Amino acid sequence: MGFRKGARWKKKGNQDSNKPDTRKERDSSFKSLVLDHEVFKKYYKAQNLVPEEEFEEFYACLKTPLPSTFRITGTKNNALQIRKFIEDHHVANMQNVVVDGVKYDPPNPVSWYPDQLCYQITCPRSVLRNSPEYATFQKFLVAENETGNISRQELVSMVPPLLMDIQPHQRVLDMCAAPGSKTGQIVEAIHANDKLNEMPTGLVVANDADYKRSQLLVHQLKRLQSPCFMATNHDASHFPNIPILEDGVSIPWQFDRVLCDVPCSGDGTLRKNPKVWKEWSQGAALALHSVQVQIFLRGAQLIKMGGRIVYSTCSFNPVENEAVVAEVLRLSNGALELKDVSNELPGLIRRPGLKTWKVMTRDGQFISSVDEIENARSGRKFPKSAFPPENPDPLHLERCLRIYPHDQNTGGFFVAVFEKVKPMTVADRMTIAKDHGQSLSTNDIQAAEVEDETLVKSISADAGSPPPTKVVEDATADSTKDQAEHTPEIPGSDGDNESSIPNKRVAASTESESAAPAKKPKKDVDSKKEAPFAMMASDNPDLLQIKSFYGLDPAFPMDQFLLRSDLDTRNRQIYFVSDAVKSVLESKQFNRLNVVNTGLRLFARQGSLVDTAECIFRLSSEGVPLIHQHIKDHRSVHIGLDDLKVLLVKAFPMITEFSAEAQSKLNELTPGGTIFIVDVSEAHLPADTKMMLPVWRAKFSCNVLLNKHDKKSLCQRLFGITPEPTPGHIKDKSQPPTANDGEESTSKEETTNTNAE
Ligand SMILES: C[S@@+](CC[C@H](N)C(=O)[O-])C[C@H]1O[C@@H](n2cnc3c(N)ncnc32)[C@H](O)[C@@H]1O
Repeated sequence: MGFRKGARWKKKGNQDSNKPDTRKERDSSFKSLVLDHEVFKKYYKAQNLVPEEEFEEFYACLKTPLPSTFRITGTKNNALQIRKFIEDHHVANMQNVVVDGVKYDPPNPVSWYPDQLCYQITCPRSVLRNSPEYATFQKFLVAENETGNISRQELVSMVPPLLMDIQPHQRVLDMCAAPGSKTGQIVEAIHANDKLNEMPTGLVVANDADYKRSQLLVHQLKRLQSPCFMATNHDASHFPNIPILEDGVSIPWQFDRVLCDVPCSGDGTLRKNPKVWKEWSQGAALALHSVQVQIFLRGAQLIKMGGRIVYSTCSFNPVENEAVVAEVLRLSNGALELKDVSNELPGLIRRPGLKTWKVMTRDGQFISSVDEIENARSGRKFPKSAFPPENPDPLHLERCLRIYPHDQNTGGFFVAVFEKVKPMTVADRMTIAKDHGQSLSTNDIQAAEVEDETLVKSISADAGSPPPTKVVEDATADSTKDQAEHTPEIPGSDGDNESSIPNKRVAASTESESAAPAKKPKKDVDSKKEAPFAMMASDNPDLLQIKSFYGLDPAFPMDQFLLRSDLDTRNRQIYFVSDAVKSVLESKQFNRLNVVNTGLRLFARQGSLVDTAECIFRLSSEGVPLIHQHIKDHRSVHIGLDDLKVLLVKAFPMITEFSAEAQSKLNELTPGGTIFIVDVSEAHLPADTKMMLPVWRAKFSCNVLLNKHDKKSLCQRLFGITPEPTPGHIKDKSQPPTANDGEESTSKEETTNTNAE
């Protein structure tokens, strides 16, 4: 396991008007808000979500704050070690936590989470502050979140990816992915069985219609350092067909797994976002229903035969849940089958999906079909498919999963799992033909696209033209009106890491029952292409220089390197992609895809003052975990904590300041990029944890190639010391000439110390 840059545990500033910033604010939100809603209560009582006598228990639970949860990330082996460390060093010490005379439980592993790699913390915030045992644990969590070993996520939000049954190296599409908590799980599942020296294969396309949120997604996913990851920016209901070459045949791309975690009204998050109490209305679900159908239907088109597609919301509302499921099952004409997953995730308490429900008008009347609406004009504004099907039995809606807060002290969620059992699109038929050695013509491919588009477009036709959706802009995020128009957004982005999420939401359209369909998305969203993504020729002179200097394994796939910046070689950063990502980048119609980000940065050209180095490319911190397995040991230096302290605390430590062993190894090395492998077992980190850091070995000194923030945080965490500042005259000269190709500012902050000698 490598050292990984982490998302911040603590959110900086409240950038989301819908989410309390910290738990403290959330606690005070609970105190200051009225946690009650007459219409909500009437609405859900009538839906028979739970037996009548149980409703008060369900309702009362919604008024209580949500416990926090975290999951252990990374490969299974690594994750199991961290779990053991938590049990031995923390849980063991927290058996008798008593604050103000009350005894509190230690963090509990969640029984249904595979390998119990997820914990729930039920004690209140005051205990976290006032118990030394919990305070120590909290510190550990903050540190491990930063290194990416754990991830804070709402418990129920972890369910959909677990039910996707993702196998390593598959192709997966996450249609509405930002801010990326579920994408994180998907990427981890793709890499679950990664072995040393094995090249990661597979593809995870994480899409979001909101450009700013897709940037956030990229930021969150960076810590997972996957060459299989690609972020795109499209309206998911019109996600493009991209022809990919497979076994010499060009076929529209299809995925082994698809997740449709659609925008929703979000009342399942009431315990986390108490403001939803104030803003809830029966119109919100109706306003989103058609978009949800469109997104899910497009996902169904893009799933392979035999593939699994999961539909989920963080809403209790049948209009956004079973109604959407029933409509897509109808439109798929038997191609999709709702799966019985009652044997999966044993221990997770779930209730069956509803077979019937009621739709509520603006004035609080319940209606069971469009025919009951007297006023023909308003009748047009209810999507027909929001009403229960006349004959629900063959659909098996009971196979949907409803997760209720009072069952296991969680948030609320809805999940439904499907398999494509019959061909649905021309793409499906093409794949079948290809597998039987036949091929289809270009005309067939075009026909496939027209067919797909027509079906998706037809969805909102019977719902009439939508009313303007009221969008409440986030007070602090500078999301633009423009974007709001394109994105029918979401009160409930569930379970997110406590990250800064620029958010806006469709307020329950109090305008009405008129709040029928959500605003019809434009064919595509405004988005930017980040950079010209260009694969490098395997005999590119820069690559040959790298290969020889670092002693790259002869089997290393030299044809999977990517350039994302312009062709100014001084700024050149070199990325690596999986074979599956490469096949997308090489598609003849790649330009139809709005790619926000892809590729794992492995190398970056050092500043211009490195005449003495044989290879002017340094290693990047995110690329080290992958590349270290494939380079010769002669560019690695093994050090202990004392040497690490020198490396982190000093601005540009001289080689003579390191231990005798480290000096001896460093003296064998020519100037250039190298990896320091640190044994951190003494630092109370999980045993066998190896921290790998990229270092520039200059003529007389060394410099760790971490950005300022990561260096400071690591130094403080391990040694409780703030690193010496880089002297101004060195900092200025040592900056690589603008090495920023659209990424975060990390590369700008990575200093070289070639002139520190
Ligand atoms: C419930 S959130 C997704 C949460 C995410 N899956 C996670 O686990 O972190 C819904 C997301 O859908 C996006 N969205 C809304 N309308 C969309 C559309 N038409 N196409 C694609 N994404 C859309 C929103 O920007 C939002 O990020």
